[in-house]
Amino acid sequence: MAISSAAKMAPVVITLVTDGARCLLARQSSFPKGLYSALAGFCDIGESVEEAVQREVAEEVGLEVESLQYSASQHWPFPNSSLMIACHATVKPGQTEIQVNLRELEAAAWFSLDEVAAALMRKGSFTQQQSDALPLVLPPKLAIAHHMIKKWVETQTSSLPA
Ligand SMILES: NC(=O)C1=CN([C@@H]2O[C@H](COP(=O)(O)OP(=O)(O)OC[C@H]3O[C@@H](n4cnc5c(N)ncnc54)[C@H](O)[C@@H]3O)[C@@H](O)[C@H]2O)C=CC1
Repeated sequence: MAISSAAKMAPVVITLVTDGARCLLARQSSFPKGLYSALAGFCDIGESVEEAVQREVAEEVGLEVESLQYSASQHWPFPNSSLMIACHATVKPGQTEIQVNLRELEAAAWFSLDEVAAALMRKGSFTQQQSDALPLVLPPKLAIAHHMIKKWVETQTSSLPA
């Protein structure tokens, strides 16, 4: 029997921004304590992926994307079906001042390779983050954001001088 469905997936761009040395991560107030992720946002009707990335990065943190590269995609069922379209983006090294859009985000910040690599190595779950000085917590492996951050760390590490 053929299965038909009128259900649709909504395209969402998720962007890991780097200035060459650091990556930009952000959190919403609804996230578990300490959790920071890549910038995500629904595509508007009529937009290309490139336009959606540029608009979302500008809207959420006030930065201008210099270049971007598609990386991977993922079906994301929470809370409704989204097609997550992952891109890595760069901003110009001299233009890195973040202006957080507090209507969309609670915080956004640049993180060093060391900080992000250490967070990836930590096995802790969200419930273990009880101390006052919250360590950076990254999205779990089931989220494409985790793999984008891991890929960035691997790329940065492999380009370090020996
Ligand atoms: N798999 C992953 O690694 C990650 C997935 N996400 C997902 O990306 C999606 C977008 O993230 P945010 O913008 O931060 O979400 P959000 O939940 O903050 O949504 C932003 C706004 O878009 C509205 N909205 C909901 N469904 C929509 C649709 N189909 N089309 C247009 N607007 C819609 C919401 O009402 C809200 O006002 C969420 O579903 C989130 O779960 C976000 C980060 C990481």
